Amino acid sequence: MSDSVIEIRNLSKVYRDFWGRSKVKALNSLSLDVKRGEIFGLLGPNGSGKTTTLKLLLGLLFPSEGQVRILGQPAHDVEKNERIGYLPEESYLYRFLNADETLEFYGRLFKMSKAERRKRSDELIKRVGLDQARRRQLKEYSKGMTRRIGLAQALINDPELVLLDEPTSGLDPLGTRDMKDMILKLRDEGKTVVMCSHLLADVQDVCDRIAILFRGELKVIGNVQELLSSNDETQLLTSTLSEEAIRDVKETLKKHGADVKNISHPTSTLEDLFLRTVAESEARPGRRFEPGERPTSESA
Ligand SMILES: Nc1ncnc2c1ncn2[C@@H]1O[C@H](COP(=O)(O)OP(=O)(O)OP(=O)(O)O)[C@@H](O)[C@H]1O
Repeated sequence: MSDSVIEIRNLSKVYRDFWGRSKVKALNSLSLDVKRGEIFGLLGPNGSGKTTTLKLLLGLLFPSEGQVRILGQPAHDVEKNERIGYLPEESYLYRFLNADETLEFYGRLFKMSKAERRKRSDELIKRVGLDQARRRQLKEYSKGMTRRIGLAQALINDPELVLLDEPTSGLDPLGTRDMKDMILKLRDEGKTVVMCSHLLADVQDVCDRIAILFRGELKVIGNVQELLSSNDETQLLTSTLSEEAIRDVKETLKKHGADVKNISHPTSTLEDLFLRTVAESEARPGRRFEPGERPTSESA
């Protein structure tokens, strides 16, 4: 079995107007592979061709040039879509159905048996955290809840490959953390995930490899850690050091010819602080923090 779930070769897409005249070259000779079991991030500014790429993968658009193979089949072979899950940027869900009815509807589209539909819907509704809201119509859902039911819908057929267009857009930090955990869990289950996003911190947190597109062309591709690590610098992290210890360390480093650029306390992220504050507030409802005080990881 090939190691690549997606093989894109010299793919170009030109959108044409009503008269067949070329309007926009959305993709220009794109070549890349996505390997089985990885989380792959497709990045790029607005209009760089990310959604076009996803649509070409699903066979919803025809390429102007080039080839796409996905799960070993040509992209235009619609049968392969039974093994793919897709979360579009805007969920096209029926506003008057509730969560159970929505998944029932999509389960039927995939010709799942009644028992299978029930079991899978129940599992997915719990997994995406909508158990309490499963009987409410989707028109009453918040943005975050809509994204969650969108993900459940994308997973109804237990797909091998999951395509996610902006999975964390519109989510608050807690919802974002849950969504990222759900994406990581998909990888643990052996699924391959391709996601497009503008939220670079989210991409950095979950993706193994990324590609950056610019005006339809591939500019950068590689392993996230490798792309971000700077090999001409070394970072040491220790428990707190005394002034004297810092002086000694500096002396030692100088002896080895090192240019000490920065010695400071590491900072965490705003996401960490936000999540710890919410966890602490839930655990101890009356607790208030003084100006400048913050919840420690132990208290959260
Ligand atoms: N149906 C269409 N007809 C004509 N041009 C289109 C069509 N769909 C997309 N385009 C154009 O193709 C280019 C790539 O669009 P695409 O939606 O793939 O970009 P994107 O990277 O997903 O953007 P965003 O980040 O805004 O979602 C843009 O210039 C866009 O205007």
